Amino acid sequence: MIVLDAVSKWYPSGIRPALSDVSAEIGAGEFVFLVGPSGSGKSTLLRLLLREERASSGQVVVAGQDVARIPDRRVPRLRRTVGCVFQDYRLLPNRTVAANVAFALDVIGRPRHVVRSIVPEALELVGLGEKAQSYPDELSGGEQQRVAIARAFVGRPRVLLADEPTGNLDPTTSIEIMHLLDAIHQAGTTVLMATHNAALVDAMRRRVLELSDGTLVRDEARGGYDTAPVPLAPSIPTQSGRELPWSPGAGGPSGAAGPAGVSGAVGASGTAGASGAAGVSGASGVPASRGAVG
Ligand SMILES: Nc1ncnc2c1ncn2[C@@H]1O[C@H](COP(=O)(O)OP(=O)(O)OP(=O)(O)O)[C@@H](O)[C@H]1O
Repeated sequence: MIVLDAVSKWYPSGIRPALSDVSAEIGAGEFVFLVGPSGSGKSTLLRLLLREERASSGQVVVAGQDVARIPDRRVPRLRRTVGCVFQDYRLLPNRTVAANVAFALDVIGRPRHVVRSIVPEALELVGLGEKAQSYPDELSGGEQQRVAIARAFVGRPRVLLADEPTGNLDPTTSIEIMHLLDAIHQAGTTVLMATHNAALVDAMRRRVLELSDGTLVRDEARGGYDTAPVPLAPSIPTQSGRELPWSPGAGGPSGAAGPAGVSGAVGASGTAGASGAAGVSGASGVPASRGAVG
């Protein structure tokens, strides 16, 4: 679904590349975390996938399209394939929740009657059916992020990119957002999530790509946030240094964890042990704290 082939990116004012010779493939239906210190190149990589920036060298392919070769007039079509959620929500402040979600469909030319029927469905999906006529400043940060997720997902993109989606949220709300993204993944969407949230990455145990100074330094199938660096050469066995408290492969196409034993990893949020309450129970490995989905 996503192919990065020897991708480098220099910003005009940069003294070093923001990305340097990055190669990775992400298959359809995978859930992948993108981690690394501030400035390591995570947002740059996501911007290349959205064609907000172009690679200086190398090739970026999304859903079979060489992103650099897409003519400008067809970039909106790429953005139909790739939904995006940001740390700062990026909602339109003077439009209602429903209008914010509808806007995403309007710009891709969906007919009014379709918009009228699927916007309420999208808001129900994120647990905000009753807030359809509220304005963003009447919502909590977590609710605003739910709206942003509904907006990103309402057009049913094949890929969802999330750039630090829990960065402004408390631990409990972060877990709720994680459940939502996991539910979207379980529905078949490829998800790539850049994050600094170590507790979520450690609890989920999904594939982890780690950048450092623009270089890909780790690609680990069921990694933690800062698992000991794993050499990228496939002949060298993974040494995660941690035991998995459940059977690998249980609970999802990318080897998602079952809830048992994982809850402790995010127990600091105070929601450990509540697994199973939401419609995505057992899928994410993160304790469910509110029945937002299903
Ligand atoms: N528009 C830009 N112009 C010039 N340099 C930029 C630009 N955007 C990012 N950079 C530089 O590119 C490098 C990678 O930045 P990027 O925002 O991709 O990192 P990041 O890993 O997403 O960081 P954070 O976790 O803080 O969001 C940094 O050195 C940054 O200063």
